[in-house]
Amino acid sequence: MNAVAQVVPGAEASARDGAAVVVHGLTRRFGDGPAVLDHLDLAIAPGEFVALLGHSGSGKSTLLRTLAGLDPVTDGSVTRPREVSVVFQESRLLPWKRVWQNAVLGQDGADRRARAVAVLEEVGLGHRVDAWPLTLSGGEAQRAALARALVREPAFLMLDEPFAALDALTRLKMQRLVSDLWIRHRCSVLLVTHDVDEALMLADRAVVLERGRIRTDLPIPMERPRRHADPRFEHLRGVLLDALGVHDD
Ligand SMILES: Nc1ncnc2c1ncn2[C@@H]1O[C@H](COP(=O)(O)OP(=O)(O)OP(=O)(O)O)[C@@H](O)[C@H]1O
Repeated sequence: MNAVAQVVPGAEASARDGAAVVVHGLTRRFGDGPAVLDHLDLAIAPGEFVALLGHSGSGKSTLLRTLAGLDPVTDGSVTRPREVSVVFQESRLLPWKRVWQNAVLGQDGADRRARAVAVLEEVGLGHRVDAWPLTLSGGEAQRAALARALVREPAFLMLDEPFAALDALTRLKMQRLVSDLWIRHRCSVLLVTHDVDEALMLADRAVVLERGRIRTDLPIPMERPRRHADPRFEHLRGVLLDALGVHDD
């Protein structure tokens, strides 16, 4: 492929179309295999929360890794803000550094600890700043990962199934936390999830990927905080399950 194939971080490029993130004609192949991302177009507005759903192998993680600049593109282009953070399913904390040191990893300045404490308090980990990562529960470790992501004040936050490994109750608490943090920080968010209810609780839009293409792009026009009991929730759940080819009758 000799067409334009690039990831352009930087506010100037992102200003195009008024969107924070613009994906245009994005195609990704591994070797001679089929296109895992197939001429994909997607725009995310500043401060918009987008959930990305799709069956296993539909290309969600590949898209996220490409947006993060961790994977090259085969064809097409991506423009996005310079300041991005990613949270993965596993916390990826360094076990030989304390929680606060993990939170400000790669950052300098005399106020590092103070900044770490502030953001750890924000995610509800103020009592564990000096703990070692291996002593944290799964939920606490993901809180620390969120703190490390937020301390960089990203304009674009990517979350790759961040709560998939947590028990159902902890997951609900973490969803509430992410919702609160997003309302406070108002960065653009792309959340990869298999959980339709999680998408409906959190996102402004749910995008369903199928074989590397967008099959459905569904606005979620519900005010927050959202309730599972809301009749609109039931309706949108049905639409999304249909888009995923899952029928709940
Ligand atoms: N490094 C790689 N080399 C070859 N093929 C790959 C590589 N990474 C991903 N793929 C393939 O690309 C396709 C999409 O993978 P991807 O991980 O993006 O899917 P996904 O939607 O995130 O799946 P899951 O929900 O299971 O995480 C899959 O068929 C996968 O096998």
